Amino acid sequence: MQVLSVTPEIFPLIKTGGLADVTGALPIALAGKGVTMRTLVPGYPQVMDAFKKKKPVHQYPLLQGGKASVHAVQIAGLDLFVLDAQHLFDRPGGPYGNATGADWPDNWRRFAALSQVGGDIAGGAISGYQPDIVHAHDWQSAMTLAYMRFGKAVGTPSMITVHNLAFQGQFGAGIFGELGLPAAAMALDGVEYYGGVGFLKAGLQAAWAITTVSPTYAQEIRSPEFGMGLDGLVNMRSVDLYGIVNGIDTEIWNPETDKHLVSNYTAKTLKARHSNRTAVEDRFNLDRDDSPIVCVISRLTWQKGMDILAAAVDGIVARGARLAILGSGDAGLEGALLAAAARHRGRIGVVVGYDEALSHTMQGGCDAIVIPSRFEPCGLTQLYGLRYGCVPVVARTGGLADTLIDANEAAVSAGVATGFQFAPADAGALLHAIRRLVEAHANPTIWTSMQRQGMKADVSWDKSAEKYLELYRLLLSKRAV
Ligand SMILES: Nc1ncnc2c1ncn2[C@@H]1O[C@H](COP(=O)(O)OP(=O)(O)O[C@H]2O[C@H](CO)[C@@H](O)[C@H](O)[C@H]2O)[C@@H](O)[C@H]1O
Repeated sequence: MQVLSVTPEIFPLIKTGGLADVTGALPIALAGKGVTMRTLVPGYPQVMDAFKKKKPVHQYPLLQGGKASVHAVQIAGLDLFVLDAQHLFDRPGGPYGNATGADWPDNWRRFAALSQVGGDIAGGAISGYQPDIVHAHDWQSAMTLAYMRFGKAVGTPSMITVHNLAFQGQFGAGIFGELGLPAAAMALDGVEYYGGVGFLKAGLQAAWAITTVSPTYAQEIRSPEFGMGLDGLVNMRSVDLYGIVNGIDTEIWNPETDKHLVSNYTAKTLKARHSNRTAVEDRFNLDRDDSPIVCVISRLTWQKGMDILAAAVDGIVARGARLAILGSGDAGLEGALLAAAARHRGRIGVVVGYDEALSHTMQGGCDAIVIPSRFEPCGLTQLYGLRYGCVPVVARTGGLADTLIDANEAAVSAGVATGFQFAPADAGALLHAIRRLVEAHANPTIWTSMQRQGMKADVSWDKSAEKYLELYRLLLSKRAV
């Protein structure tokens, strides 16, 4: 089975968040199941620099304002189609904005171009390649499905995975004329959204199947509270809506072999975590003692509940835990957390920035990871935490509700608990969970059992990849009808 994946990010080439982890891991997980997944990705500088032989398999004299070409290459074990369009993607900064983080004003053009090329490939533009299924991710590639539907690939099954419904790609009606879609597409059941153009909306409308990254989030987005204005459409499409929880790459995230750890370990040699813990204490200027170190590895945003954390920091310290925070994002939240670190020297340490290597060391050395998200489609850091014996403390929402077993009395006595859940997502509930954590941590039998239980949990892609495969098969059977 040939599947074309279309994505704005893919690990290890270009990553701003969990989407890249998923699009990078899924092709590898599916390869063993008879699926060949090729991924169309923009030719950002990081991607273009990763391959030498530049021999295009398809060319555009004019694509959204300039010349473009598509290259078929293999990088880091991934089969890629790279869209080389210098006028759109050859820019410094991140994939969506400049070095200061401001969005590029022509993002609609950049991702319409990516999607148009996705639609063209689905329609047979590259000789010798015909995908059986097209799988798009988030608003940046969602329009692929509209280009398919209003173009040549209307009969090819398509799927969109929503990693975060909050990001929708909404633009003014004025851009429609430049998208190269027929006038009929500017309709309620097409790309039109509240009088403008909605990229994610268009994808949700056109997709043969919609998936999101956990069963709980798939239910939540049907409600106004989590639906972000799209709950009506999501409900309309609920027959075709599926929740498939993310896995993680268990080779990259393996405490036994992880090169970013000072000391490797297994569930049987948990004491070896100690030197990683010392490395975290040094890096975050924390006191050396036996109290639990709770870490945060996150974008610093409202979604991730970082304001809830900021409101709870004094209480966390008062309850006897230390905090190691790695993150970047909202300047106000960065400031609040840095101020907390200044107030509580030795008890709270903050590193502002994005540091993949340090995130591994933290999972391998901290006692717990806290994730107070207001909504969380799946969440990956709790899965890394489980695998590393870094016990997750999470708000009970989305994938955070689906992926761990709360340490209530029954679960603890049955020896199945893997973490702490709290609700609602506010400072009071978070502090109550921290108190439970500190108590559990003081009891080595309970704590070690929770760590080991988490490390036993199946967080690999295997089961989830199987579910994607089932869904691909279902879509193919619909095509045959
Ligand atoms: N400062 C920092 N330094 C180093 N690494 C950092 C970091 N900040 C974050 N990361 C890393 O970035 C990734 C974040 O993934 P998440 O799943 O937590 O959230 P994200 O909101 O990006 O993804 C969206 O898509 C994913 C994938 O579907 C869903 O799991 C999620 O719920 C949804 O919001 C993790 O690999 C984490 O370790």
